[in-house]
Amino acid sequence: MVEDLAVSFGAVAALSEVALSVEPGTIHAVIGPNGAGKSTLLNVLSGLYRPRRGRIRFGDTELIGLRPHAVARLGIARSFQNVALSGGQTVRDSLLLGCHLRMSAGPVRTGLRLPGARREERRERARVEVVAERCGVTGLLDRPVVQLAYGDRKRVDLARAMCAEPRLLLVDEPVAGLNATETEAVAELIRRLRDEDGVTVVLVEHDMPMVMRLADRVTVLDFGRRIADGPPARIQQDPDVLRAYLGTAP
Ligand SMILES: Nc1ncnc2c1ncn2[C@@H]1O[C@H](COP(=O)(O)OP(=O)(O)OP(=O)(O)O)[C@@H](O)[C@H]1O
Repeated sequence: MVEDLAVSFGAVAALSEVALSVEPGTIHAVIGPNGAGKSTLLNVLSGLYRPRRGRIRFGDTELIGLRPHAVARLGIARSFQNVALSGGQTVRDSLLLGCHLRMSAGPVRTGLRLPGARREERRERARVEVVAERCGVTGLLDRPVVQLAYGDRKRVDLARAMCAEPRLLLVDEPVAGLNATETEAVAELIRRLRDEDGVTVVLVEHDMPMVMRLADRVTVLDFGRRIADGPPARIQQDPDVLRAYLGTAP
């Protein structure tokens, strides 16, 4: 799916010759030490950064050159490392915004409140209820986002991404800062998205036990290069990976 990707910021090569193939319907983790290029990879996949070289195929579509909204319309959604849910709105507003990413009625139709747009809005409101239930945030729907605990915000952000009905979900550090119980709840949710909704997940995460339990396949980056790729059991034994994490000299 991703071939020979290269991204640089001035003299910093954030990604070089990175390749990975994500099987549909799997959880594919991307791990690596700080600054390895994981978030950069997600930013390229979601159309925020345009790489210097490389190819990214999603089905039959080349993603490079597409703007983020065009990528979203193809069925690729992402959740964020630093939850950027805006202040005064309620959880329900935030989730409705997530639905809008795939909305077919344009602002004119919605503004004029034509029948098609009203139907669409009813459909979106129903979808918000279903996703909220699935993500365990139904009780939070009418709360302002600013009042939420950090762990709840993470789940709401995941729910917001799911409202767009993605085929591919890009998840950036979903359990950073969560306690063990909250981590298990998020892990279980991601597992169900794969198993019950057939969503393909690319997961960037530092929590190794979670990654090893959850992922079908793991790609390891270090200094912007791919140093290993394979099933979790093999990755855990890989000498290059151990070196990268332990920081010992080769
Ligand atoms: N917008 C940017 N401008 C300049 N340099 C950047 C930018 N984004 C990332 N970098 C640099 O690119 C490299 C890869 O960063 P990236 O954030 O992708 O790493 P990461 O693996 O996600 O790290 P972390 O685990 O700490 O989130 C780093 O050297 C970083 O400083």
